[in-house]
Amino acid sequence: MHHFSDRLNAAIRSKKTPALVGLDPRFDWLPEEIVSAAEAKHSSKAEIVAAAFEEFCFRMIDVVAPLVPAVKPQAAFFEEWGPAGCLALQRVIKRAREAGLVVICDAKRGDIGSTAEAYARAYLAGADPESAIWAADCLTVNPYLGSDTLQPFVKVAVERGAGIYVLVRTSNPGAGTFQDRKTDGHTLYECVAAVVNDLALNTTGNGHYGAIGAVVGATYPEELTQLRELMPHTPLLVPGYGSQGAGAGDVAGAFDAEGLGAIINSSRGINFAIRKEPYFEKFAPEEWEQAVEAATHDMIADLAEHTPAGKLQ
Ligand SMILES: O=c1ccn([C@@H]2O[C@H](COP(=O)(O)O)[C@@H](O)[C@H]2O)c(=O)[nH]1
Repeated sequence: MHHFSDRLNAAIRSKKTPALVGLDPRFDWLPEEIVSAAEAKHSSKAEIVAAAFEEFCFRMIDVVAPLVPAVKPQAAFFEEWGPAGCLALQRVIKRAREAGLVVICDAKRGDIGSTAEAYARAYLAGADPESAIWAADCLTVNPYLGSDTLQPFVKVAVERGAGIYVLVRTSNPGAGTFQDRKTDGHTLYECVAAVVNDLALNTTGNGHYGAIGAVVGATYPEELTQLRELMPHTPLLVPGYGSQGAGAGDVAGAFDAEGLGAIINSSRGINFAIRKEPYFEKFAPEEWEQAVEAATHDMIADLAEHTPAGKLQ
């Protein structure tokens, strides 16, 4: 099974949840034992941070791999630390795939067509992990340069059994600044959604969903429900649950009647569960992995109880 959405949906069905764990390591919040071990082995700050990120993400992967279908490493946190960080990102992606997880690299790439193809070849490995340096199953893509610049990503994704998620309606407070601008009665995000759904329709595999997906924020539940209807063949990646304030009720409209069609991301809320209640009270700092496990179970249960994803259980 090489098609991206077919693989993702098989993973969602097998884990019985659309919960997606973001891997967003932040040095100041890492467990003390991981930081000291990295400091004992390396001398430069970049190497210390990269080693600590790698260890932290490996251990996150060990905890969440039996529970969720996919992880989403955030490239920015790794890139900040230069070559050492980029190497750590590569190793984290590899480790997650080896653990059987679908890996979505959140790097929000986009450029003129010929350059976009280089980005696509760098990140999209899809079914063959040897075919790209950062060998992810899927990449987030910025459509601002126009629909022609999505084509190289689509081409490489289809060739390699990979996928992309195009930014359509983002979760940040200022998302509407450009995305809500209207031309001929349609908002910019609706125009992008129409292009993305055409691409999805043209790249369906054995199932209903295409290899081309959309990022739609949980923090705008009305738009999320609207976009599920406007983009029936488009798998959705939904950030904003947890730390950005959205709850399960806000993402209920992202799903189809079978409980498929969307994956719901939480990054800080899972990675650093130990820093907040109720996990801070329940677990000692060194039991951070137990806090991660408990927070992941709680998210899965919350989505099962309050959204159509409960049908997967
Ligand atoms: O619209 C968007 C697009 C991407 N993101 C990314 O998702 C995670 C969210 O992290 P939390 O800690 O769960 O808030 C992060 O990597 C963002 O860059 C998004 O939030 N919104």
